[in-house]
Amino acid sequence: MADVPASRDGLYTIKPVTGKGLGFIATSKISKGTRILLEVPLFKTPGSTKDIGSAEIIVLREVKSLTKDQQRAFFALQNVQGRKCTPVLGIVITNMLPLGGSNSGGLFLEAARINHSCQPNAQHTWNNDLGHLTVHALRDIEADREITISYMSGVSPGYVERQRYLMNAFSFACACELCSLPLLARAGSDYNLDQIRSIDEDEGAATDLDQVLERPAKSFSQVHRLFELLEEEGICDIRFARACFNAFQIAAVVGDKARAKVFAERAYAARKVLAGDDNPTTIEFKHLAKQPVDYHLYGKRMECYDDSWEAPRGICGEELENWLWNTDGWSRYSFS
Ligand SMILES: C[S@@+](CC[C@H](N)C(=O)[O-])C[C@H]1O[C@@H](n2cnc3c(N)ncnc32)[C@H](O)[C@@H]1O
Repeated sequence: MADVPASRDGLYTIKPVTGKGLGFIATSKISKGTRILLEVPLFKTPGSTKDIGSAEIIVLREVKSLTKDQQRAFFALQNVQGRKCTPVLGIVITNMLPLGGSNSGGLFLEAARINHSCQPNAQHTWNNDLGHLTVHALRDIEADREITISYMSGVSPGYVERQRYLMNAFSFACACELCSLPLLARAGSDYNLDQIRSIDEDEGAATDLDQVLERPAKSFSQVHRLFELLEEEGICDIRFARACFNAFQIAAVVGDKARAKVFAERAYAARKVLAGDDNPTTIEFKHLAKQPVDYHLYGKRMECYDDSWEAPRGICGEELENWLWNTDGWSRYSFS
């Protein structure tokens, strides 16, 4: 196996957190993008949390094959499933983390101690090349602050739906910063999250490839709105990286190299923060930032619209943003 970059020892300690059991606490200031944890699974579990029940025999076999010390550590993990299932399955369901899009999960002794926040300051990602889970800081984390991940990684439901899910699946009422907003602010946030969801998830205009190919300009303006909403909500997790990639994809489809390049660079930077430079998707984005034309859908809607490789020279800040989102030029090709 390739050399695995070490996790940063001493960045956190595991200790009791009021009302949450154990949790991860930063022992010193952790800068945005820092790798906090790199961990191999104790074992992998077939299926997602939803259908793990049917995999009980496999899970039992995995637990039996562990060493005595590993079994001790496994049985010391939290189980909030009560009588809904056997203790072994209860521990797995309470603690397993997803392994990318592979519809399987992993049991990680260390990462299992990280608590949830709906506005997390860290992101967990399965790195298939390394065969390790990584946890990265999404923003600067001050010493003594709790390190949190989202148990609903990549989705944005409103308050009621979040509370219902967390209570059903993990038996706790979330009191994170987002869930503790005053009523009026919470309603505003819920409204934004609902909009984010309709653009970003559920095959919204920005993500549905058929719509992107059919109406790229409309999809592009939807992604623009998505960025505004993500910024308003302070969301910098996987949803931000995905929005950058969606914007790249649309610009690439219409053969707008200059804009595609800027968005690929942003997607790469965002992925690097949350998953590191050795993550397979980050590596792919890094390549696209150099060679946007290598994207398989590049120019699918037409021959090259814009031959320039760079954004207009010397512009930055607001001027750059104005240029980036102004697609008047696309209308020459009757894109809607
Ligand atoms: C994967 S474990 C996390 C580590 C756990 N606190 C422990 O002591 O091992 C998940 C469980 O931690 C608790 N938990 C996680 N996040 C929480 C939060 N934000 N508020 C309260 N409890 C939380 C819940 O009991 C949940 O079922």
